[in-house]
Amino acid sequence: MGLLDDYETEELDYDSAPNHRSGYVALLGKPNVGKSTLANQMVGQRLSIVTDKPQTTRHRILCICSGSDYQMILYDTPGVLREQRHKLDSMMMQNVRSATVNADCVLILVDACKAPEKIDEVLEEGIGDLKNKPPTLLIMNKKDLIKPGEVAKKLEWYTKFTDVDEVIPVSAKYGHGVEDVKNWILSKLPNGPAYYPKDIVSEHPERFFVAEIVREKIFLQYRNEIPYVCQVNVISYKARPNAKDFIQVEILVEKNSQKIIIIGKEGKALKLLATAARLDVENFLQKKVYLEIEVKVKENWRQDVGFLKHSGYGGQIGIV
Ligand SMILES: Nc1nc2c(ncn2[C@@H]2O[C@H](COP(=O)(O)OP(=O)(O)OP(=O)(O)O)[C@@H](O)[C@H]2O)c(=O)[nH]1
Repeated sequence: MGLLDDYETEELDYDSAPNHRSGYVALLGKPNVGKSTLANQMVGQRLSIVTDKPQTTRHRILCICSGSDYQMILYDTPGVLREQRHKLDSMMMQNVRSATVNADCVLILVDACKAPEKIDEVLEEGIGDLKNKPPTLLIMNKKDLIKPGEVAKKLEWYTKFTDVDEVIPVSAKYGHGVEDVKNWILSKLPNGPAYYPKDIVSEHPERFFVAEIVREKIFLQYRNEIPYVCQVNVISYKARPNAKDFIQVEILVEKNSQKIIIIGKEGKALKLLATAARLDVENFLQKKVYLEIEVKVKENWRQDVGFLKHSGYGGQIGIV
């Protein structure tokens, strides 16, 4: 699976070949444009959760894409929102900015199905200091959903009316154009060593991905506001060499009425959720687990800055 938990620090094998390239790449864009899908496609593994609902990604997710002579460290970020309704939204935007601070280049995704639009909002919210903007690639994603003639027209529009270095049409879902994106990134990365072992795909701990998988299942199973009022924490993770790992998860919601919906009549909805999450966690970790889920109410958690910081929002990585 390739997580850093599996490695001792002293085993890190820094590759100092003179032609080796490495660096940081930030993926930015409005909600639902396909950032997580592209990050997963580039790494060749599902690390970031993907759903058809906007604002699925809340953290800055580190995904590592390595080849024999390069290492790209990609940051998948939450969708850029100009209107921030909760402290959670503004701290998610801090997660976005923290991804671009040291980026060697930036990928801005737009949805090719939509009418072309200026990307100023994404640039301003995501990068801030536009005078020192790193090399920027605009990716017209979901090109599989429109006709080739339309792709060409929109490509022309974006090339003419946006302040980026290049525009590439892509279908992240089907992998079309992804090699072109990699080649563009490679042309922008400086010479440097590999920062992580080559078979590592992320530095987040296993518990981070467990929480994300549970959150994905909530997005898939519940409607309307419910996925957005849920915070998922892994409160205990006991790895057991000769038995199933034991994982306790809490889902926090803001009101008792939301808790009732999550649990469902006779606990049926929660059982369904726990089963779907367990199967996916087992698939991800490649081992059997016991997954226990409890639902609790924490009023207004989306406005509680101390709690949000503790839960890893606002620029920190991988703490849940
Ligand atoms: N047809 C098609 N669908 C895509 C493509 N890329 C992404 N999608 C779909 O678009 C939806 C959103 O994809 P995500 O990768 O979650 O988008 P995101 O930008 O990370 O979303 P946020 O979490 O809101 O920031 C999902 O239903 C994907 O399957 C593509 O190239 N073609």
